[in-house]
Amino acid sequence: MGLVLKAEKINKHFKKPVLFHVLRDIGFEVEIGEFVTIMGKSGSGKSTLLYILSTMDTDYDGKLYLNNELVTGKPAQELSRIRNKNIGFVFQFHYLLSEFSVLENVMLPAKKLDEKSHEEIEHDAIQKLTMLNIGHLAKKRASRISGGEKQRVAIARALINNPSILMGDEPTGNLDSYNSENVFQIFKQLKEEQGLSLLVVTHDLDFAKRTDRIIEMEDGQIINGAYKTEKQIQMS
Ligand SMILES: Nc1ncnc2c1ncn2[C@@H]1O[C@H](COP(=O)(O)OP(=O)(O)OP(=O)(O)O)[C@@H](O)[C@H]1O
Repeated sequence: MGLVLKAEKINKHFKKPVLFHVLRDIGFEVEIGEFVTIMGKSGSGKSTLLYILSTMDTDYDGKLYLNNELVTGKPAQELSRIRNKNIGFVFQFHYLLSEFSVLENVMLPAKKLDEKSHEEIEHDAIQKLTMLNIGHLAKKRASRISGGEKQRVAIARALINNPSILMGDEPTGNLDSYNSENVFQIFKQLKEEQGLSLLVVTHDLDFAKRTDRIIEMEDGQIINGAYKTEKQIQMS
């Protein structure tokens, strides 16, 4: 199996209010088609790491590879394009544009990429919404749908450019248990049916236990799970 993501010796400091070493020598890999979770106490550095891995934060030492390509050090415009094409992101809060329709929200990242016609993008967006069983919501205003539906729309939006990896920062953190399970099942289905790679920060042990691998963080370091074990390699 090839790698979708590789981090090498990632270090990060915050300089204010006092010098603080938030990430220390972070090294790990995610294989294509793996469903990996990152866990750790509050303040252990999970979100800080995810912002680096998603290429949104470029202020760090070390190297980050996406699909075997070194992305560290690329100019901002190129990085933005790489991110848009390769990474889907789902947050704890959906960040949908409430005045826009569900369909328009899902289409936005593809419009930004500007590689397909309006009709093609609309077709793709309807296909993603249908796949997530929310095709009937396409014309509704984003402000008019439920919390669980909003998170599914956010997932459809994250998938619109057919990314190679879907990243999530507490994607079930704001949902009740029914909708959390729904999101887990969608992620599992994306892995099993489409071979999508997933990397999710979560506090939910029940969610994490059912993924392929848990990466454990403590005080800015990975203390467990950075690489597949022999057993996991044999089982895959
Ligand atoms: N901009 C910043 N300046 C200074 N310190 C920061 C900054 N952002 C985060 N930190 C600190 O870095 C540490 C790691 O924060 P981070 O948000 O990555 O942790 P986390 O593991 O995601 O926590 P949580 O589970 O609560 O979301 C924390 O001690 C936090 O206070």
